[in-house]
This record gives sequence, C-alpha cells and structure tokens, in this order.
Amino acid sequence: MTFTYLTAGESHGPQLTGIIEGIPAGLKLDVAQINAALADRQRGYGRGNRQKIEHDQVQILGGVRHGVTLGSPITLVIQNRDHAHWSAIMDPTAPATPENTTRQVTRPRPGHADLVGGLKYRHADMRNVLERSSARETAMRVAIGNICEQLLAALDIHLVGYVRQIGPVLAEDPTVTTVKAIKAQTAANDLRITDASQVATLHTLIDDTRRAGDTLGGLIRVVVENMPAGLGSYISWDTKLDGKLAAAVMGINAMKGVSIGDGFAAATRPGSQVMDPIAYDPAQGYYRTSNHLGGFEGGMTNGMPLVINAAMKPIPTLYKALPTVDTTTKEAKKANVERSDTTAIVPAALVVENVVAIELVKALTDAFASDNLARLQDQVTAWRQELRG
Ligand SMILES: Cc1cc2nc3c(=O)[nH]c(=O)nc-3n(C[C@H](O)[C@H](O)[C@H](O)COP(=O)(O)O)c2cc1C
Ligand SMILES: C=C(O[C@@H]1CC(C(=O)O)=C[C@@H](OP(=O)(O)O)[C@H]1O)C(=O)O
Repeated sequence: MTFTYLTAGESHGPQLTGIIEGIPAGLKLDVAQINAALADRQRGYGRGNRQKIEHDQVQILGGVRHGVTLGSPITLVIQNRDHAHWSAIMDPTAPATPENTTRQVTRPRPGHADLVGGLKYRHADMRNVLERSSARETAMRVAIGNICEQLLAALDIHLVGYVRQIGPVLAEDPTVTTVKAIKAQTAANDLRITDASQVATLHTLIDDTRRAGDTLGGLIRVVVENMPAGLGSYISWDTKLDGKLAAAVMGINAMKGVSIGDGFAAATRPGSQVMDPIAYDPAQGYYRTSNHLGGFEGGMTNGMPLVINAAMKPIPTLYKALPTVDTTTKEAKKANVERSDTTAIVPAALVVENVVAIELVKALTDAFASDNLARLQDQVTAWRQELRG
C-alpha cells in the first residue's frame, strides 16, 4: 500500500484537517501520545503569543475503530482556537480601525511567501497567502508524524529531534548521542538542547533579540535508531531514501539546508576520515565502526543510526519591520507585522523529527506488504534475520 497524506486548512481558519492513507490495519493508536506531541510542538522559549491561545488536540474522525486502525484512510482534525478572535480581521469587507488599518495585507514581508504568493495566485490581499504559508500547518504534520512514530515503535524503530545551535550559540553535548539520552536531556529544558549549560546564555540571546525586534534561526538534528538496512535504493535517483528525506525536511517552513551525518564537514576531510569501516558480529550482523555518513550509502539505510541535519533560517517577520513596497501604491514602506515568534527552532526540531518519521513509514510500507501490522512486523523481523546471516 502506498502511503500518502494531505493536509488542509488555514492558520486562522476554523480547523486543520489531515487525511492519511497507508497505515496498516491493527495498529493500536494512543491518542494521548498524539496530543502530547502536539503540546510538545507548542512549547519552547522564543515563541509569540499565539501558543497561549491554542491548546492543540486531535480528533480522529475516520479510519480507527475502538482505538485500532482499520487500514482505511485516517481523518484527523485540529481546531484553531484563534479562529474566533480573527474572524473580523479576516473579513476583507470590514472597515479599518485605528488599531488595524491593514485588514488587507499589502506590505509583503521579505523572507515570507507573501509577495510571490500574491503575484502567483493573483491575491491582491496577501492574507490569502500568509494564511496557508504559515507554519500553523505543521501541527497537522506532527499529528500525522506521531501516528507514524507509533507505527515505527511497533517495529522497534525509535527517533528524536533536537536543537544543536540557536543563532551563533552551539548548545550540543557531543557525548549525548543515543535517542534515549537525547530525549532525557532535551525534555529537561525549554530549548530542546543537549548542553544544559547553554540554557541561560540562550535565554538572554533570545530576550535581547526580541527586544531588538529581530529574530533567530538555528541548527537541528534528528537521530533514528534500529532502522533496518536496505531501505531506499541506488537503482534510480528518485529511489534514494536520503534524497526523499532531504525533500521532506526542506518542505518544512523556513528550512534552508539539509545534510546527512557529518554533512558539509565531510567535504573538507580526506576519505580515510569519512568512510565508515565495515565489521561483522554474529549477534548484530554487519556494522560500521564509525558513522560519519549518517547511516546512508547508495541512498539506502546501512543499519547504522540515521543522522539527519537541518538548518533553519531566522523567522522572517521582524517587529523592527524590514523595507518593502506597498503593492497598492508601490511606495516604499515597512513590512506588515501582526504577531510573530522570535525563534521557532524548538518546535521546528520536533517537526523535523515527525516528517522524518513519515518518510520512514513510506519507505517501510513501500518495501514490505503492509495491509496489516502483524504481517508487516513478521516481514521486518524476517528481513532483520536475513541481514544478520
Ligand atoms: C514552527 C514554525 C513556526 C514559525 N513561526 C513563524 C512566525 O511566527 N512568523 C514568521 O514570519 N515565520 C514563522 N515561521 C517561518 C515561516 O512559516 C516561513 O519562513 C514562511 O512560510 C516562508 O517559507 P520559507 O521560509 O520556507 O521560504 C515558522 C516556521 C516554523 C517551522
Ligand atoms: C500558529 C503557529 O505558528 C505561526 C506560524 C507563523 C508563520 O508565519 O509561519 C506565524 C505566526 O502566526 P500568528 O500570527 O497567528 O501568531 C505563528 O504563531 C503554530 O505554530 O501553531
């Protein structure tokens, strides 16, 4: 069964909707876990006031009976609580007020989708663009990704996303590398970082940046453990799983770079310091004595932990608004600002984790018969056995 999903909904519309096809029948879904992931996406130092309004909860409206997946499409809904407050602002016919003279968005923000989206779809009011280009949509990708994570857990595959750097400040403890250790470290602070000694520095950096009306980006890493070797393929460029992961991660709002393993740093070193030597052990089969290549060779998983890195640009909406042009008068103006995050690197790390989970489920359900979970589990077990031999 080919796994596909679609999301719909605007940032301040009534709800986000998601439909997933291709989750095997027989998976017991833990809705509390999906809601915990949604709450986790809302946390993080540096976010704006929207998260005080939303309390994201998923409703499952199809594809699940008595808590167990049916193999049919799964329909998910998340309400936008802010919709109620926004309807007047969203009404293009409402008269302007002194507080809000810009009911129609005509001063596009550099770095956001406003201007090009408006030109492309002929939206004179670029609110029609920002509503859908907003990363509000990533709430649904996390709900879908969490269902995928629950399927991966049923196959004993585990993953975590974390923040390595915010702006210029590195906040990664290089000795914390396992999924379990990363989860323990990152749960203990509001920055999703593994080096807790940087928390105070980063709080100050984010506070100072917010006061200056500016914004920050950063670096993210996702680590996946126990993904079997041989997923993805070298046979054609578009079968490479590292490529599919890169596209999925780049598909997240504000991502500007994706790399695997040591990534760009590998380009500066000799091959002897980059290739991962092959070894064999009867209990675990073939393995590598290092993992510079982040678990991929020839577009295929090689059985080592997958290491996927992402670079997020700073948030494009600046309170100290940037120069733009009013699209009605063509006069030089300051860009539109309503409300914004100073940095969203903390939720973004969870979003990257979740889109990785989605791509891994796609790869697994492509490779194995997956109408039913028990059958999929049997095949993955048999495949792991074959690889050990
Ligand atoms: C979790 C998350 C939250 C974001 N919050 C904001 C925000 O508050 N304000 C903003 O201007 N951009 C925000 N962004 C980034 C924009 O959505 C993104 O830059 C925009 O859609 C343009 O797309 P691009 O950066 O991929 O080119 C956020 C991104 C993520 C992943
Ligand atoms: C709503 C979310 O993020 C939003 C993403 C976003 C953007 O432009 O991407 C802009 C802001 O929207 P608003 O003006 O409504 O506050 C963020 O809050 C969310 O993550 O749930």
